[in-house]
Amino acid sequence: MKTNFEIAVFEGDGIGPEITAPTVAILRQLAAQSDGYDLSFTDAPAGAAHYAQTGESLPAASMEIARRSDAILLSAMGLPSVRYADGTEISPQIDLRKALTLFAGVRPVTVRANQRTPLKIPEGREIDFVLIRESTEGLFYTQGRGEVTKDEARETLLITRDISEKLFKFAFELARTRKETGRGPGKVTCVDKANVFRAFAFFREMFDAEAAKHPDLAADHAYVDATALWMVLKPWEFDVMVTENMFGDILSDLGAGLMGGLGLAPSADIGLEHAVFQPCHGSAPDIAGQGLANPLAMILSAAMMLEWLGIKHDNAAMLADGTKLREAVEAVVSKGEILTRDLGGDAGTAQSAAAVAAALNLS
Ligand SMILES: NC(=O)c1ccc[n+]([C@@H]2O[C@H](COP(=O)([O-])OP(=O)(O)OC[C@H]3O[C@@H](n4cnc5c(N)ncnc54)[C@H](O)[C@@H]3O)[C@@H](O)[C@H]2O)c1
Ligand SMILES: CC(C)[C@H](C(=O)O)[C@@H](O)C(=O)O
Ligand SMILES: [Mg+2]
Repeated sequence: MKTNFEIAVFEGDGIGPEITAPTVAILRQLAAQSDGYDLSFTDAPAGAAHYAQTGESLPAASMEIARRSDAILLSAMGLPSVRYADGTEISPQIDLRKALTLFAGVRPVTVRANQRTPLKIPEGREIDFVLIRESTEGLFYTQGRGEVTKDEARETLLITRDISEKLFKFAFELARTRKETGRGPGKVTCVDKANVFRAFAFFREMFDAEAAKHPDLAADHAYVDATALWMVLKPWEFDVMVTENMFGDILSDLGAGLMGGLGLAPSADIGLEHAVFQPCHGSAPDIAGQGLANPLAMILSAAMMLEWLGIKHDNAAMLADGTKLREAVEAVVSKGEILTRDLGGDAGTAQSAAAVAAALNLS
């Protein structure tokens, strides 16, 4: 009998539902033709539109669905027009990261041969690195609870030993897996601002302690400002980089820019038990409802989900399907014939997803 895995689906706001539907359809088809696993999906309402209707952005029932599921597939959330009373935007993804302690925000950046990129990449090189953004503390610690008076505003940056140790262990383990599978040289770069802030000297100290436990892997440091420069000038030199929450938020959009846009940038927020998979981009209200959204970042996030589930549950079929799905997207992008407008093409959401399904021989 095939093992069944339950997936919580947060279809989100704006273009969210438009990119979720074809992604879930591909996952259903992959599972249907696999001997090794099955998937079932449960919708979990949440987000800005839900808040506008009900006054709740992440209902307890949806949180419960997330907790009991094997993985959480989450689309873009938030709308600039819908805000809490304090003026901040509805962002259940931040609540989920905190509630489920999803400390490792994994944001891969890949540019394969023939992929459109604003960079000039030397012949024979590809970009393939992973940015790990701590996702529960850092400068997001007081998010929604910052102190604001008439004359000043304060937020707190928090770095804890507990989370940092888990984060760095995760980063080195990922670098080792990448080395073993031929995707990287086995190097972790700690991105910080230890030249100015004691909090980052503390962060770096814990990084060095973890690095010492992995003599088979290389470790180095870079300041965050210089990292922005090197990500543009020599991005192929990075393997795994690990950083604080806000730095990672900003640098991951820079990484998405290297890939030719947010429409190709997937992410995973991973903890010791749970994980959320979602595209890095937002709800794109400017193109919502028009069938123009690029579904590939969402599909790539679903591929990461299959790979994570496959490794966690020792399910080789699911791991292989995750890799196959990622490679199918990469093939469609490299071919460059069927691309959405954000990538310079003229295809719609449905055509783009159909191209991936075709590359997988699903249709
Ligand atoms: N992870 C998330 O859920 C997430 C991330 C960023 C922003 N947001 C929220 O989304 C809303 C809109 O934010 P924003 O406009 O700053 O960022 P955005 O990512 O929604 O859009 C930025 C630009 O990229 C384009 N774009 C984004 N995703 C695309 C896709 N899949 N296909 C084609 N084009 C795409 C948009 O059309 C827009 O021009 C805000 O409420 C914001 O808070 C959510
Ligand atoms: C929309 C926002 C809350 C979110 C974040 O800041 O984490 C987004 O920018 C991201 O990168 O996932
Ligand atoms: Mg962001």
